[in-house]
Amino acid sequence: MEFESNPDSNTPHLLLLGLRRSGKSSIQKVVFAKMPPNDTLYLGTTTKTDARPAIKSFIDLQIWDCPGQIDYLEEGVFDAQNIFANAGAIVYVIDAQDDFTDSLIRLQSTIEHAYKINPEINFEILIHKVDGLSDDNKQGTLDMISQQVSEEIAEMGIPVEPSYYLTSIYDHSVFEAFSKIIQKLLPQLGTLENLLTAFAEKSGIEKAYLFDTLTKIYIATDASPVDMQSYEICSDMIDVIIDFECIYGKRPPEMDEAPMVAPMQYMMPQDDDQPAEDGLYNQSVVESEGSSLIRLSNGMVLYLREVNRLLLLICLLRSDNLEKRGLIDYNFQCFKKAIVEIFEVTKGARQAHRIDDGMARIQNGFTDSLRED
Ligand SMILES: Nc1nc2c(ncn2[C@@H]2O[C@H](COP(=O)(O)OP(=O)(O)OP(=O)(O)O)[C@@H](O)[C@H]2O)c(=O)[nH]1
Repeated sequence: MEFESNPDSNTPHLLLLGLRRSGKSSIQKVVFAKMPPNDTLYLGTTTKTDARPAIKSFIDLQIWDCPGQIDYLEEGVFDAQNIFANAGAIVYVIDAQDDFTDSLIRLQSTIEHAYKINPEINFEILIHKVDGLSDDNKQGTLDMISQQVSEEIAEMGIPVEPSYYLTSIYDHSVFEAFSKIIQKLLPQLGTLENLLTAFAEKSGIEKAYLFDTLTKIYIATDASPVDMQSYEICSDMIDVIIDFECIYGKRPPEMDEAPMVAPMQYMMPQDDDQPAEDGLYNQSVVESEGSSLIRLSNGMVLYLREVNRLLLLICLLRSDNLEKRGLIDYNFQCFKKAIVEIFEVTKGARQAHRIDDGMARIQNGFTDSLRED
């Protein structure tokens, strides 16, 4: 198999598979290379597998975009043994706007083949391009596909349980799907979730997301339920901050201690009758140590803290709870320390019990009150 870029088949990877024009390259480019969705209209057919890093920060993972025109199950075309053996997941893309009969046949043989080589592999099925479907039709298509795939798997007699996602490159759905897909491959996920839950509980935070800055994929969140709206608004905040940095540039290091007040603000409309623009006014504060605050008109606040240049913590909290800012910042420092420890320990020793021991210690360090002195 020929590669366009520099793959390392020993590195864990995600395989993007599916028929021609199903949207594989578009997904790879929009999620991992920041391509505007409309530009994917001009993408040509992929002829060589394109392997690029998913997230450069700390997850050693590559996304391999495989050409839809080749039969990768045919002997001699694709080094299936090697490629499936090291793949963490197969992300199979089905074009929901097209007849998917052939795609499901290909999916069935892919599952059978890949499972024989690597029973640990995750099967993630993207029912893609759903922007062209009505809400009823979306659910109907998902039910139809999942039922058919389950029946085929039952006939094969293998214990595979694929996950299904309704996706489109024109909204947040594809980012949310990849967040969940990548989280399943993170050995540190449980530890990160516990840490975020403890941090949020002690600091009076409603919802906390740990984002990869480059891709807007969230690596982990606290235990409270994820609703699409909170995810979307937190992820939009990253765009606001990046746009802001692009317009005003980064501050010189000597300015690090000085808070910078930017002529920019973002507000949610108060009620449905009011046009969104009426609710917009400017007041966003970018502060020292990479932090930022946006007040929403519904009494909530978005609070962003930079863990490092590649990881962001974004919290949604009631504005009253912002009074405990010192407490939040103290707990954030504990959180930041823990993150460094998690990834250093995993990189080095790769021993889960060492992470858990360390995390228990750090979680005990979070506080829900600060002494006056
Ligand atoms: N409406 C809609 N169109 C999409 C979406 N994703 C991709 N497309 C379009 O689908 C077409 C094919 O996309 P590609 O990404 O080239 O498909 P591919 O699977 O990589 O195709 P091959 O390289 O031939 O295997 C392009 O015109 C994209 O703009 C989506 O979410 N919604």
